[in-house]
Amino acid sequence: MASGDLLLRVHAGAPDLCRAFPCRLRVPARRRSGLVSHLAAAKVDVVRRVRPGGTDQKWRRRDTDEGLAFSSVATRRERVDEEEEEDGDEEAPKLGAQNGGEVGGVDGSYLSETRFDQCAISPLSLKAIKDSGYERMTEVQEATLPIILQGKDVLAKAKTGTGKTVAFLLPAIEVLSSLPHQRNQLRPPINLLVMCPTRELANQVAVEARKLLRYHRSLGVQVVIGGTRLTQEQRSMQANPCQILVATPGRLKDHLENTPGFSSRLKGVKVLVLDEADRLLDMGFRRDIEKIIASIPRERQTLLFSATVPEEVRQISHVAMKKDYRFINTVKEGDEETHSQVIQTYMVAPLDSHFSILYDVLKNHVAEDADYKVIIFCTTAMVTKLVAEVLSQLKLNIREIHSRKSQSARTKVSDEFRKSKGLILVSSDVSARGVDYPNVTLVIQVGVPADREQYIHRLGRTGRRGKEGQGLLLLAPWEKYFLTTVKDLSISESVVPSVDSSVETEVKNAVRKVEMKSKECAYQAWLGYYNSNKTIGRDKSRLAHLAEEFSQSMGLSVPPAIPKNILRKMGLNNVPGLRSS
Ligand SMILES: Nc1ncnc2c1ncn2[C@@H]1O[C@H](COP(=O)(O)OP(=O)(O)OP(=O)(O)O)[C@@H](O)[C@H]1O
Repeated sequence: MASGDLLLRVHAGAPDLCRAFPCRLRVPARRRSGLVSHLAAAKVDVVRRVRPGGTDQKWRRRDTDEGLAFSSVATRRERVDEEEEEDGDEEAPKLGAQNGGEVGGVDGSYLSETRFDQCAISPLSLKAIKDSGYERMTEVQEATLPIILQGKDVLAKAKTGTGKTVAFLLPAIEVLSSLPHQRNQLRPPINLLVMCPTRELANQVAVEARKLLRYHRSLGVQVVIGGTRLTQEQRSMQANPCQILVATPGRLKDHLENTPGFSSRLKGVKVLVLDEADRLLDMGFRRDIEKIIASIPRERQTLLFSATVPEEVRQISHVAMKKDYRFINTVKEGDEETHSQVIQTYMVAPLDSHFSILYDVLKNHVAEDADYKVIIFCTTAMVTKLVAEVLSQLKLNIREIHSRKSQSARTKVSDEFRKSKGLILVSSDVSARGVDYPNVTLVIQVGVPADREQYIHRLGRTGRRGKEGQGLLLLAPWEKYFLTTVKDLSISESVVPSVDSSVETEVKNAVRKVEMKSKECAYQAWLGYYNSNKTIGRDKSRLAHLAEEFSQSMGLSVPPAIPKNILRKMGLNNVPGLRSS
């Protein structure tokens, strides 16, 4: 690149300049003066300037009274070095004079100015924090630590990937370390109970807890999650007594009902944490959570954490917390709930082109970024399996994770994905919340997410710890209604790529090779998912028609038959267009 040239990433529009999905565009220095009109004419929506040295700037198209303009929406930490000066910083104001929306804390990163060693934390915890490589606190850690240490109940909202796990674990461990403990006590009371909605997240929280407990020799942590043998967990809890328990709700309830002495150990709970609180308090988990809460002491401290806290959750938070709880929201007024350094786009295309589009987007991404690490979210476990099988046939480096996989397979894939690059993880919502896979470059959501919150959490698997990322939401035309629920987020339309016929044939062949059983299961699961969707499931004959579209996208000319009892359970018996067996 010659001195003074600009390297831009262009998003959306601009079919004559680039493919529809983000690409790089070099603008020679001599053409920079006409850049705004050039980009505006090309229907470009988002431009990101890629600068040597790792810093970048992003501008978004705006319609103003004076016509079109591009204004800065995010500036990462300025690191002026020789290369950048040479690159011509003075050009930036031409694209947008404002320098709004910093990525996070005071210096534009996700960290605050406060160091852990400036806080009232025990030397043992401080040492462990240092070992973990943490020096400064993240914003949510800085905001919540003193209040939790005062003994208050806290409901905290902070963006994805900003260190909420340490924010609740560290002060909770501090509370515990001040209690009298007997080393090697056979069945110590459980003092800290952390509830998580998924097994992967529970394991991850336990790993973080073990790091922080490194020098607290008298404290131990255990995990109880579904998918493993109850007796095995019972033995493990006996062999390794613990004061900290991380659990998924269903399995904890199992232990309450079936493990001798367990309920009395729970009477020792001093601190209860609901991680991903809004999910744990929604209807799917609510009963189990209420039962669990009823079996631990009222006199306790409760901490609720999530990246999303809808109004309903605030209203029902009394289920778990004292009336005088503190709500700490680190998402600033007027700021979005998603990260500005993550570029979000959506595409709307007929269902029968989704596999081709996916393949095209993935191929481009893999070619553009040698260190690619992608998560594709699908609507259900069986649809996840189908998509993984199709993409594997296309020789992409695919891994698959969902609730129908054995726990050992889930753990293996999750560990592998955490450590590697050059991998595509096709996942159901088991990976949507909390899981911290470093350096995910792209998150694709195929089909409408369960709700706005789920969209935000899935997207949050990229752009963690202030890193950059991309998100793509791929919808069918009749799923477009969902966009109104995320219209306050910076998500812009991306032009659907025109896939050439040889690629289409390649994709069709791949789809053909997938076993009929996988297609039948995916069809049934797809129908169940959209049937329970309030918007799409309302009109049953339209739903049957859409399901037929889905079966055609799998290369089937006749939709698979569904067992009568299942159709009845779904309330879909005798719906024209659905076949029963
Ligand atoms: N003070 C810190 N300094 C540096 N890194 C940190 C700090 N605190 C946490 N981290 C790291 O930041 C990453 C994200 O943390 P974490 O998974 O707790 O995010 P989260 O806010 O809970 O995200 P989500 O909303 O997706 O659950 C982890 O890799 C964690 O180790």
